Amino acid sequence: MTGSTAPAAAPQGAPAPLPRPAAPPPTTPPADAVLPPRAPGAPAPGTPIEPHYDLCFGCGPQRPDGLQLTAVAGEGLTVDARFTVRAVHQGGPGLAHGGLLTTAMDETLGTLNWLLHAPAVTGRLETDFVRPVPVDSELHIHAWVTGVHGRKVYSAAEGRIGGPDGPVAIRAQALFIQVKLEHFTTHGRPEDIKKALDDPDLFKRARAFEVNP
Ligand SMILES: CCCCC/C=C\C/C=C\C/C=C\C/C=C\CCCC(=O)SCCNC(=O)CCNC(=O)[C@H](O)C(C)(C)COP(=O)(O)OP(=O)(O)OC[C@H]1O[C@@H](n2cnc3c(N)ncnc32)[C@H](O)[C@@H]1OP(=O)(O)O
Repeated sequence: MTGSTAPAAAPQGAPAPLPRPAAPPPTTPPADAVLPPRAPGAPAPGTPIEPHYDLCFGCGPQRPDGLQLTAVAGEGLTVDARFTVRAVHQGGPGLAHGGLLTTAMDETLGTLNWLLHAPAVTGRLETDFVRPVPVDSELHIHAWVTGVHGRKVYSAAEGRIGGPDGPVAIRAQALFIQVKLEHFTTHGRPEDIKKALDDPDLFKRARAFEVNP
């Protein structure tokens, strides 16, 4: 005997044993993560958070087929968002598509980054679907930062049907990674980047991140 804790070799032809997870899930903040204060200039609690890009599928007002999700800054590092599931969002008959609900969680969780005043992109997003969401439902999503560690922002959210106290339909945990603004000006399709940079409002909002990193 060597004293090793490695699982015994599987009999020939049998599937190999599954490896055990070595670390906590990557969307759970490490013990030394911090909860920073809201950034100076972050939208005050109760204030609507403007869409970050008019053509965004999640929040863009110029996307009639999108979610047109709206968000309001909450207390501390929290956000409350809403969107109404429409017929174009169906997966099963009369039911919201799961991937689309995940998009709503991604969008809401992403909005938390305005409170930290640092641009960030989703690295990992985990979603639990708890109950089906019928078309015409209004989904109320509450999201909060669970910790920040270097460039990594950990967060969680819960979506309820019909109101902030309605039944929970969806839960999510995410890891966002803070990036430089160049992330958005170098990777996308050039004509879209040019259009976005020509929009003085969007440019002003994007610049605010650079002034208050
Ligand atoms: C043109 C005008 C500008 C317009 C925009 C203006 C402002 C926008 C600002 C804010 C937006 C506000 C609201 C937005 C709301 C919602 C939007 C929805 C958000 C999205 O929908 S956004 C799209 C999907 N998203 C992506 O398109 C990302 C693709 N990806 C990459 O672009 C890279 O992959 C990146 C940058 C993620 C990392 O690359 P990198 O080179 O910078 O850093 P690196 O790899 O070193 O990772 C550093 C540490 O994160 C760990 N890490 C990385 N990735 C991980 C993963 N997946 N799982 C677990 N850990 C991960 C590493 O393990 C390391 O950890 P450690 O430090 O401990 O070693």
